[in-house]
Amino acid sequence: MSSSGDAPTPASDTLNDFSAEASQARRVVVLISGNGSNLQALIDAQSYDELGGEIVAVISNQADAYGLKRARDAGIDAVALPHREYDSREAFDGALIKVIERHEPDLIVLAGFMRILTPVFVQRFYGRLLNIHPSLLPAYQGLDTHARALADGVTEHGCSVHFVTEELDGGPVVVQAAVAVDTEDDAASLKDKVHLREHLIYPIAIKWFLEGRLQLGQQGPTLDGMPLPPQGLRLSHADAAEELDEE
Ligand SMILES: Nc1nc2c(c(=O)[nH]1)N[C@@H](CN(C=O)c1ccc(C(=O)N[C@@H](CCC(=O)O)C(=O)O)cc1)CN2
Ligand SMILES: NCC(=O)N[C@@H]1O[C@H](COP(=O)([O-])[O-])[C@@H](O)[C@H]1O
Repeated sequence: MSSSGDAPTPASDTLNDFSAEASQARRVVVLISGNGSNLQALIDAQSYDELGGEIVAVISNQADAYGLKRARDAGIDAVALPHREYDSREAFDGALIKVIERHEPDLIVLAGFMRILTPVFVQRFYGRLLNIHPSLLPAYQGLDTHARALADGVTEHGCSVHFVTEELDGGPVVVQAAVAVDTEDDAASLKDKVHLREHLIYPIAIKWFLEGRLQLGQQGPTLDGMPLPPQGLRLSHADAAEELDEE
């Protein structure tokens, strides 16, 4: 009953509460180490309402990472947490967990984050940790993927979005994009080709997660309830463009 003794509080208050909750943006924390071109792609996707949530903080283990400027320029909380200031990987990860938790994220996104995360960290955020890796996993886990692929003479290379697990670059793959390797390609040109595809597929995978369509269950990742194939979905340029148009 309202305070004046008139009719009960209108249902609209309940409706407003519901709509307010529903419209509360999903919160994303992004971890970087360098340039942040993938971060910029996520910031741009958010500005076009194509990310499915809000980047609430960017954290870098390198204080001079240009990606921190990108975050500040976008009005996003930019935090430098230099790993060299910690005595151990475990101590750094412990500090990183505290900074992340202060922002109460629904999803933590690695975007060129160049530190191997400890089991404690991975378990703390298991199932809501995504990474983008510059190869067609399981090929070329680790570093220097473009040079290694060229040295092997591969004709196809690419990038993979995967859930992060304790196994370095071994987590379940969500989506991949491939590029053709031409005879005149060098590591720089191949890196540029792969970057363009990374900037397209990462926002799509993140939006799938934030909308609740992508989940990591006991049996592996599912999209819209359907199990994903071992190397995730292969998204062509056309597929990715269609996915974005549908939104
Ligand atoms: N536990 C996990 N940690 C991380 C994963 C993962 O899948 N599981 N993905 C990586 C991202 N990554 C490639 O995509 C990657 C990053 C860093 C390294 C690495 O060897 N780092 C060295 C330092 C290298 C440097 O500073 O240049 C290190 O941490 O000692 C390999 C792969 C993120 N973490
Ligand atoms: N193993 C991790 C790794 O190599 N990640 C790669 O670092 C680059 C970061 O670029 P960015 O800082 O411009 O986004 C990206 O190509 C990403 O795939």
